Amino acid sequence: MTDLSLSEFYDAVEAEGRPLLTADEFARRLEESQADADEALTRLADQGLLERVDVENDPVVWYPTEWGELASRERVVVFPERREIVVDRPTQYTQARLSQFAHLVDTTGTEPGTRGYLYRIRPEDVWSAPFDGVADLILTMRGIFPRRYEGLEEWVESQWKRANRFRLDTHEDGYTVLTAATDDLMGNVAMEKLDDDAIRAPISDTEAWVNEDAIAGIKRTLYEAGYPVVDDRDLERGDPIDADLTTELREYQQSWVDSFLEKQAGVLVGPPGSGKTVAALGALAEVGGETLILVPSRELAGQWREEIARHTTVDPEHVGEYHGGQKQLRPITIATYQIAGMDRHRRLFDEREWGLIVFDEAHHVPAPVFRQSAALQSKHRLGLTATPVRESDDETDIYTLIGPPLGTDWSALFDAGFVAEPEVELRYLPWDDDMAENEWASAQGRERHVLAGSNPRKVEETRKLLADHDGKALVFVDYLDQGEAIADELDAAFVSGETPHHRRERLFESFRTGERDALVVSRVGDEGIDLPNAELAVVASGLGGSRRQGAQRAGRTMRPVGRAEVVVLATHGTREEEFARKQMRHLAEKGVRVHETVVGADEPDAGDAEAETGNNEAEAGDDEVEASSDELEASTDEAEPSDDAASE
Ligand SMILES: Nc1ncnc2c1ncn2[C@@H]1O[C@H](COP(=O)(O)OP(=O)(O)OP(=O)(O)O)[C@@H](O)[C@H]1O
Repeated sequence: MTDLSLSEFYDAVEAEGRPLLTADEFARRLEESQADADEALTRLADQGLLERVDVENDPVVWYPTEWGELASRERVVVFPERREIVVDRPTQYTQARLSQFAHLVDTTGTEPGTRGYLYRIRPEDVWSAPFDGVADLILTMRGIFPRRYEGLEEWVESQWKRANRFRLDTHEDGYTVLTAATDDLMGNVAMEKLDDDAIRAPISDTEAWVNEDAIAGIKRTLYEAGYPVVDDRDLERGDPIDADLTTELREYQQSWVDSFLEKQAGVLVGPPGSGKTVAALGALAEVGGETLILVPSRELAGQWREEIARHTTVDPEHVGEYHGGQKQLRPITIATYQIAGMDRHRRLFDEREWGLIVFDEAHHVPAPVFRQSAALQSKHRLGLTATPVRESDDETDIYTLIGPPLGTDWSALFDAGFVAEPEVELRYLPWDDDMAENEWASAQGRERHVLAGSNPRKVEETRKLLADHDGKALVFVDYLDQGEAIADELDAAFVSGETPHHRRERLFESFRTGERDALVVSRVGDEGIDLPNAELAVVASGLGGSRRQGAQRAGRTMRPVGRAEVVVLATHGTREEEFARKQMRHLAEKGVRVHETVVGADEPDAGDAEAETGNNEAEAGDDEVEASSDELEASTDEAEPSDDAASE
């Protein structure tokens, strides 16, 4: 008998409509001999993929009558030796809990509801798991897994211990001490691996006086050696400021603030719109010291100023913005990453004794700023992000230099309904006509991606999507010509990097107030603006952006309002199609349901939900040049002058 696959077993089970099969029933289903069936089932059982139940002594087998309901429920399969978990049809809640101690590796299948999610547990996933103790982490695992896996639990405990083998704290005489759990760790790990200038002098077999200015390096070196450091030092609070929060925090926001104050540094991971900014203002009021807030764009700086005015008693005179537009260094200063990364603006970090540094959209912190902020290890550091995975997957930087993730009470978030589970549909479109397809086929590299991204069929598809959808809609594009063509078709405004600030603000405001119900935006709409209550987002092109942009774009519509829907358009059979799938896999980690539709050339209009769905693997032999995301990122023909650089 050929090697039997697990999915063939599932198929037979589902065909029988019962969760339990005898070898005989199985053999009949596969039209094989019972002996072969028996042998194949035993092989699967040896791999830990199947369990066998001996019913010799009691030939009656009982199973739930509503087996179908059971089958449509999520199914968790654990492969303990590989520390992998496969989940079919996971709920958003399961995914959010899994992402606290495992990371999403892949998703399989395309049909709605048949999607398998493969998670894997790495040491660093355990180290940064936001739990107060390993017992809580183990309990969460048991709450998700079908049964206990002692070996896996032991491994998790051993990794958890490593995360608590080194500690930094402040000696009563004010200097910083590194403490190891054993003299062996101090001798063979710390003394061996740390730079000479990091250790000032040993204090005992397990303690050493360390160089306060080398803390970032100490943390990173020990992290890379497999021992993340617990940082319990007394951090500076900066010159006092008079700030109280005037908005009552929600319970999960309060627990974020409490966890931050206890850890003194950390990253707040929460879905867009869940209230991270307001929670950060709660932390600001509690730390009560001068605060530097770093944001990705000038628009967000303006919005932070508004939120500070709306939710705190801070005197507006004490709030300043520092970027291309204005240079105000005040007790609370909001600066862009762009300017913070520039050497000539180092005074931003040096001139004031900041008590708290907030990194908004922490997955976005550019390397130069990380370098500058590495020296700020003596300050309270708070990162905010909805997508903790940086494009280059070096989330270790976020957690090493800012701090570990702060526990998110996902059940409270979902119960409170602050997260609208967005539906993301990937719609693969045919070419508008043979000419467009031939032009693409004969193009190479960058030109090829631009042609796939700006397939003329997308203009019509976007029009149909908006026609079939009431509520506000945002259309994201990467290409100026395409943006203009879609804006003309929709009779809507197009906002690009070339739109003057005041006009941009006015258009966004008219969208917020509902005066406009559609806007076409280029890159500027990605992270620059908080566009609340868009119920539909159409990503017509721009999958070339990095993975985080995919998440941000979908996040744009994950506002705490009704159903949020994202439709991503990609040209069928091109690299753009595969790229779309990769981008959305990342979103799956945040509990976003993704489904795919291939729109045939003569397919009924976009609103027809029955549109054929099929296996959408990119055409075999698709000789697309492998485009890295950066290359695709560079592929936009819109040279978006960065605001600060332009006005510097
Ligand atoms: N405790 C609260 N009480 C009342 N309103 C709140 C509270 N927390 C947040 N909000 C409101 O909810 C909206 C979203 O909050 P906030 O901007 O803090 O979310 P966010 O997670 O920072 O969003 P994003 O990820 O897009 O930055 C804002 O309008 C804010 O004023």
